Amino acid sequence: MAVIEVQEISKRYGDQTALRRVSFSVEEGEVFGILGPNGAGKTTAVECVEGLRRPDSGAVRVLGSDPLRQGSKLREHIGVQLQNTQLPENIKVWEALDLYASFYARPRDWRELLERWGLADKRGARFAKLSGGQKQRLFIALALVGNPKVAFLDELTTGLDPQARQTTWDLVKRVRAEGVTVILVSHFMDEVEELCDRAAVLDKGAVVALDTPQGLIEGTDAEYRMSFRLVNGSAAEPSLPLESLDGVTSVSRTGDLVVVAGRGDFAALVTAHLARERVLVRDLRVDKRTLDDAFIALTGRSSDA
Ligand SMILES: Nc1ncnc2c1ncn2[C@@H]1O[C@H](COP(=O)(O)OP(=O)(O)OP(=O)(O)O)[C@@H](O)[C@H]1O
Repeated sequence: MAVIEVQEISKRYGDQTALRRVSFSVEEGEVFGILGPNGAGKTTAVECVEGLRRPDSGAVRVLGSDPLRQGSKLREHIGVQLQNTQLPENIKVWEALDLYASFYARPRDWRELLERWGLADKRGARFAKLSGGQKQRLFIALALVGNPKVAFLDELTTGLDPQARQTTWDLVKRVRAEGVTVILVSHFMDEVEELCDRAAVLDKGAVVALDTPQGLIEGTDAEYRMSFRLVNGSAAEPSLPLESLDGVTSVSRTGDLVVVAGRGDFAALVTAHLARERVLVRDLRVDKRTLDDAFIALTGRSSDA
């Protein structure tokens, strides 16, 4: 069942077009990523889904309701991750959870959330005294305290060290395992690969791709690289220049090291060619294609730009 349906929404701010006929739907229990470079329209799209902004045209349904007209009913089933500035510095961890729980008719037991999110010993600590990772876990706990069907998580692990990121990812996987549908806005391609079932890539206000992370990687003709070293004494140079093989875009040689870049199945063609020509190589490496490469191919920009 589609929990969120977005049909051809468009939005302009003055003469600035933020969204151009954006469509996507999110199935129950999915972790759905929204990616895109700065200014691509991610926040605007998510705010339209949350009922905080009115699209100029198009339609949004969340759990079968219109988030603008039936917002108060919907808010009972939606959890939104706050940003750093949105909690008073002096509020204690338990007070924040207790306060947010009071907004909902059927909240979760926040004591259990404290345990689960590793914040039990910080129960009486003031917000300002928490580490970055603890603050982030509190924000996610606050997004879940109302027992929502849909949770919106935004820039989940910005500023966290690798260990705190991993902890946060593990917790999000547990949230998914409970069947909560998650919308995840992210700049981090590794995070999207790790957590999302599917993701929409926005660029200049339009959806330029929508697929599983693996499908996005395979579906874009991103450039990748392979490298190998020529073994001394072997027929050092293949008779056919590698540049002329299908998909190869560049070949560079430094001493015995050869680096070949290309698209599609070029690596298989290069390997087959070397074997045919009996060129002995060692340290053969084909770089894994990543979502980062796909993102650059789709948007022309790096995801951390
Ligand atoms: N209130 C506003 N008034 C005018 N223009 C706006 C407003 N909000 C957003 N925009 C513009 O609309 C476009 C989309 O912005 P949006 O914040 O949705 O993008 P984003 O993908 O979330 O960007 P970021 O990753 O930088 O947060 C941008 O060009 C932005 O400058």
